[in-house]
Amino acid sequence: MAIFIQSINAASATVTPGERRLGQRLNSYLEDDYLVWFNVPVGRTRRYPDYVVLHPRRGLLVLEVKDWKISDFLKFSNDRWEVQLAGKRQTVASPLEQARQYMIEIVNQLQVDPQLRETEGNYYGKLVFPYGWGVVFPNITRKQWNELLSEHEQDLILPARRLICQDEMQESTDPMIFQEKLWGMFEYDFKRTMTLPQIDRVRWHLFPEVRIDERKQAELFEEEEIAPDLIKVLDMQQEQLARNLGKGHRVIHGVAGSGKTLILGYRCVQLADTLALPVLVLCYNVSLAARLKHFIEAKGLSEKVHIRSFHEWCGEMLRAYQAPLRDGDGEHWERQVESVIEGVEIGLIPRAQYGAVMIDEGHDFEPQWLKLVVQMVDPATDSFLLLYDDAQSIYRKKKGLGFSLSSVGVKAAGRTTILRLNYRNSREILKFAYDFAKGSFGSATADEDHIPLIEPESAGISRSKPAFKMLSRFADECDYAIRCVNAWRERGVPANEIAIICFQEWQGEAVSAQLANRRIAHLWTGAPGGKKSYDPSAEKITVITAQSSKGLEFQSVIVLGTGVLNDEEDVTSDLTRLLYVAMTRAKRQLAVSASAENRFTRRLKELGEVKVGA
Ligand SMILES: Nc1ncnc2c1ncn2[C@@H]1O[C@H](COP(=O)(O)OP(=O)(O)OP(=O)(O)O)[C@@H](O)[C@H]1O
Repeated sequence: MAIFIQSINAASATVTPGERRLGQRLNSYLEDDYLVWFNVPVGRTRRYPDYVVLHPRRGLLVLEVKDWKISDFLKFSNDRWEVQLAGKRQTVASPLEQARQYMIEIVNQLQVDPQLRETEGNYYGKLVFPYGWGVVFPNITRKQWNELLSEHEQDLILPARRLICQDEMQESTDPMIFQEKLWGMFEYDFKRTMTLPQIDRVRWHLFPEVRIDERKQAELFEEEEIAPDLIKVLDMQQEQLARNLGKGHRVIHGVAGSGKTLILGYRCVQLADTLALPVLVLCYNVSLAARLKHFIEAKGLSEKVHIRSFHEWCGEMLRAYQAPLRDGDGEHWERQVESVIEGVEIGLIPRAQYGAVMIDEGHDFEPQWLKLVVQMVDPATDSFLLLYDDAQSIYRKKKGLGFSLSSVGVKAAGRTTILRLNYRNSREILKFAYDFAKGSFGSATADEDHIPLIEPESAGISRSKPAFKMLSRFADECDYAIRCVNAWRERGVPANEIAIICFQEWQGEAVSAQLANRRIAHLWTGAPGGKKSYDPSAEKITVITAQSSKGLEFQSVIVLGTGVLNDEEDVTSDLTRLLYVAMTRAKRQLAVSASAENRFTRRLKELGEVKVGA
């Protein structure tokens, strides 16, 4: 079964019956190494071929589908045809010419890339894989077409080998015959197979939206003329998720660093373009909300996409609708949440305010919060996306979500995707963090609402092993952190790519004071307003608590103060997960330190590269 990058159902508003029928055949008659895009803008000029098919051995094919009937044709010339459409005589571009033009554009763009063109021999400068184009008439039989035009006329207007007719794409058609029809549309057969990097490069050129810029995700959608030697693109599963923007609820359960936030960013951009009502993105963590806000601001989408921490949004709802704050002994933020829930129940705060609602780091949400925000989606779109990773749930006592998604109104059944590949961390960092924490992950029951905790698979490159350093006092840990920072800076790591992660406020204050003494520019997010002012591009070292570091990432990270963590039985599992979160923020270098011993440091010592001396 071919891999459809964009589900035809997701595009149901625009898809014609003939396009749908062809989609069904491509889906079932092609093997699973075929990739198929339907009605996706291609290349620099962003034109929309009906289908683009890519196969590692066969090459690249563009198909143009026309739902015309035989009686619709009036007159032909090479590139302009006269047809009767909706009762009107119209001159249209020949569909074959249309498909050919798309392909010429694609080839011109791909040939610029030295890694996609021949470097020697007769085909010097040409693409390293074959390509073709053709037309599909799902409502015209071959017999009808042959009766309309002689063989000679067909050769001039639309050669037989470039056309698939109704009777050649039936459910009963032999799949091999259907495939042969497609292969007949190619110019050449190269008897070679495209490599995975070549396929990724083709996707990089054709679909700029799948590009990932490691330095600056905000530039994700910018066009570039010259492809760098090493490119990064969304993987197929991520691209499928990102493109399927259809109605309904979706749940993405992804391991740390599997691109959940990346997909969310992509969806925001797409949805902002298509929805009349604003998009709401919620997360628990204020610093993550600040990171996402920068991304959305850089896209100029702040009006259409509202990024808020959950509690910030609750406060906003109460103010906007002048709903009263509940009295009581609870914390202010707890009473705010209860007041919003009550306000919605009594109709003071309207439901369905947003065209889409997306929740990042959903594992930190209480069931009643989810129940509340699900109601905020416009039923006409019903577009709700929940992203979560149980392994990172640090605010709740229970392992796993601890409640069923259906009980809070999230329709997850059959709509949950699991992302297992971790792209963020080096292999060594991921192994270190996972080996440290796996005993605490436990397992949830697997059913349509509960997905068992999953072991991440590494897609990262190999780097040095994380270091563990035991020191005698916390002040020495601060000195060690500053030595790491200086060493990383000397090796060219930008200040905004370095974080010092601690667990308690006093630790953050202490290390922040040391950095200030040495005039090292930094942001201590625990200072008043610090979390909100987090800017991933500001040239400052980030000092942050592990709790606030969720959803963020840095090239080099030092985790301080692990020795003071409470290691009593009932909190061990929560704190292990917290340490897992802190350690998986590091992309390339990770150092962990302690100045007192506990069960965590004993384990870290076993796993890490132990550094001795001051
Ligand atoms: N297909 C990919 N190829 C290369 N890099 C990728 C790919 N997908 C994601 N990444 C990179 O992996 C890193 C992690 O992505 P992201 O922050 O979206 O993950 P996440 O699932 O939200 O993580 P967490 O839950 O741990 O915060 C980012 O630097 C992102 O650019």
